[in-house]
Amino acid sequence: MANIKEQYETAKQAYSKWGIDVDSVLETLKRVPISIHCWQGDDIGGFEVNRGELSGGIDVTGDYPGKATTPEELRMDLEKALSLIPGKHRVNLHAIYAETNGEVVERDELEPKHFEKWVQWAKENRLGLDFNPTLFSHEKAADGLTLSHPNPEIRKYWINHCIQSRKIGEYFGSELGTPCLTNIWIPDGYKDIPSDRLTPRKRLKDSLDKIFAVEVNEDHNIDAIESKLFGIGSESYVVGSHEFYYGYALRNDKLCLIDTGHFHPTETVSNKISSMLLYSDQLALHVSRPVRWDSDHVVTLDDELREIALEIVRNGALDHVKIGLDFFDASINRVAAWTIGTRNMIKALLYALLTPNDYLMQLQDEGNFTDRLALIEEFKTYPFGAVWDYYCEQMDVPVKESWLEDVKTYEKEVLSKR
Ligand SMILES: C[C@H](O)[C@H](O)[C@@H](O)C(=O)CO
Ligand SMILES: [Mn+2]
Repeated sequence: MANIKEQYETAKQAYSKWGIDVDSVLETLKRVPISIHCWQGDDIGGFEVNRGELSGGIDVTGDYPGKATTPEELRMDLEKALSLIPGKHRVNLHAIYAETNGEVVERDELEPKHFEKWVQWAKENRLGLDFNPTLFSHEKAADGLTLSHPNPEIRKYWINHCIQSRKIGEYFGSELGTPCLTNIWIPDGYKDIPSDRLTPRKRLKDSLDKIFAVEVNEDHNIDAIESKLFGIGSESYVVGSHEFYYGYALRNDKLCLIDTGHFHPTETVSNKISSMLLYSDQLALHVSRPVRWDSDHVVTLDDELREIALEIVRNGALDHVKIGLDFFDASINRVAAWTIGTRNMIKALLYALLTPNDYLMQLQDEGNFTDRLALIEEFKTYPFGAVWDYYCEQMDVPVKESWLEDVKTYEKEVLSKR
């Protein structure tokens, strides 16, 4: 489309006045993988033979028709979404997405072979895979406690599940030639005021020590731990708090995974990235959109998303922050949800790359806060959209909202027939 190219050329000139080389910005953007969570496609159901109800203090609301009910459907839906998203990305799996040929396989007995089809599919689609043990939606997590459980047998079960998960991560990494991020999130906590905060944390620390004592090849598997402030049913106390995991990660050389929905409503993750990167070389994100609580709404291009992207870009941290997504909305078309949220994450990174960050930093050091504010605001209406459209065209994905037609056709021809 000539128009898109013309508008791109005009935009390039506007940005080049500020020393921004838009062509090289797009080269940089192409190389940033986003880890797309598979669980948006089936409302975190998974494919276990003895599937449990969703638990762990998280909730998916809505009953939009057409959710994936088999691994084949989920992969097909992911392929559709990926065809609408510019760039080469990763897919993030949970243990409940194992394929066990109709057999009940306990989570502590899961093995790489149960994920062979996912690996085959990832190879065919040139995707990296990330992984998560699933410590919820299970009878052994029915009271909301897992790795910090007072019962050593229950702790042992979940410890073994996490060890097996790291081996599955190692398998993903070695097969696909790109390390797998294996992230542990547990729901453990209490609804009401605890009478002892320390003992469950001691038990969690001990469980993590046992999990990480088993060696896996770090070239293939990278361990992360995800904190949380509260969940449904754990409003008063969560064992794996931010302080707990931050301390553990620093001392044990693990990655902290920061979920944007896991903090107080006015507490921003964008303000944590620079501090955390002073002390760790790498950190990981679950980008989500909390609306009043950890509601996991689809990510929009809001101020906080742009600020997160700015923090990553202006601090030269694109290779230090592993960007993953974590939202689940069952009230809209699920393929559209993936597409909207992932395109927004990429748009935010593009926006940040098209910002004269060095100059704005210089203005701050000079105490020139007038120019700083004026330029930050003016750049919001620079022709960023023209660059985005050109990028989509170059990457062979639909430009502007035209992807919505693809999703509607897919809904009519595929999803509505489920
Ligand atoms: C399904 C995910 O693992 C889960 O959402 C977790 O990452 C989380 O954020 C829990 O609130
Ligand atoms: Mn998360």
